[in-house]
Amino acid sequence: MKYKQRKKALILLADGTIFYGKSIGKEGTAFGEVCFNTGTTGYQEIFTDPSYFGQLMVTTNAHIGNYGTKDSEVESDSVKIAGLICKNFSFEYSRPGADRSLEAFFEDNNTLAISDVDTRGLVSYIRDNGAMNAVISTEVDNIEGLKKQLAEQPSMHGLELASKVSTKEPYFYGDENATYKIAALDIGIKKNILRNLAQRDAYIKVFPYNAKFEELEAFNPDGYFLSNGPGDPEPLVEAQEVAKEIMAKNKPLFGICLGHQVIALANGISTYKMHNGHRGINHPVKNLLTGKGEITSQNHGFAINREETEANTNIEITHVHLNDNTVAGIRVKDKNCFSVQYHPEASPGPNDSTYLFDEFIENLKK
Ligand SMILES: NC(=O)CC[C@H](N)C(=O)O
Repeated sequence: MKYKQRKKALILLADGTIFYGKSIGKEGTAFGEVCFNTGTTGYQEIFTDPSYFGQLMVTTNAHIGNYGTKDSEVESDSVKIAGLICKNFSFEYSRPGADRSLEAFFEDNNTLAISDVDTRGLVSYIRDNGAMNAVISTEVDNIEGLKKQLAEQPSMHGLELASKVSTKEPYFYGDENATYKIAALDIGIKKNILRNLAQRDAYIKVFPYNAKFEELEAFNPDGYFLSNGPGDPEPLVEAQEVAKEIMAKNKPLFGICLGHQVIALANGISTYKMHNGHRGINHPVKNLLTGKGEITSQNHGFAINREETEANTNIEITHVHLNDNTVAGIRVKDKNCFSVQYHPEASPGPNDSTYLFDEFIENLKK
């Protein structure tokens, strides 16, 4: 392996705690909310998932970069994490079909990444003390300056980020002669959701985060979709309005993650920031309608209020997270509407939950 001279780097947490590591190449500083993903594979999909916008990602898997990157295996057109914190970074990679190294991929995306960090120590610390803002930097001699800048960063709680990652203009996905037409509101949509819908004979028109219901309706869709995405769902009042209007007209509606939270808010159920979110590819969920278990892909830091959901007689809890009993899925009883807090499109993760896309297509027929 080629020898690389690597700059010392640090991660400074908002409470003053510092961990040290080395930059993988690029020098500089990046701010974000620190979060961790326990997935053992799928780093490229994680780094390009728009839901991670504004977050510094700690990967608990000990090796990152070892199978390089592939241009077709992205969830959006660029790296969306604010920066990476990992243990071992592989500059060498081994995979016959790879297009580039992860180092080159990060260089092209101007992403700051630091390795050789005690990620076990760091993750245990965040697990105990909760999600918080942090900064990663090669400016290891400027701790006081970094502390000042860090104190000025906005909190994830209350932060609207969908507008930062949403498409600026509407676009189409799939075969225009497909059987079904779906209007999707892009509040940070992952490509694999579009792939899953298109594979099920759907033609999708994707709309910007602030599109009005009338714009979506003008596409004359068979059903509507609210996507995943970054930030706090509460400030997304335009999307909540769209959800209300879709439900008022009793049109088929499906929401994933941020979209699920928006649907809950549109039904008067509040959301809250979790101590630590769920981020990984082995989260156990029980489908309460079938009694079956699913191993799911998850990535969220907010959740919907369980007491308010239970108290709402028009909402049925359809899925529950078995680790902590948080609400993982709901159905609006008098509407053609359901949503899940996790990721049936996976990417990365297991495909146990793809049946939810089939159920949505069935709902379009009703
Ligand atoms: N993947 C998502 O859609 C995440 C939703 C929201 N940003 C959260 O953190 O809870």
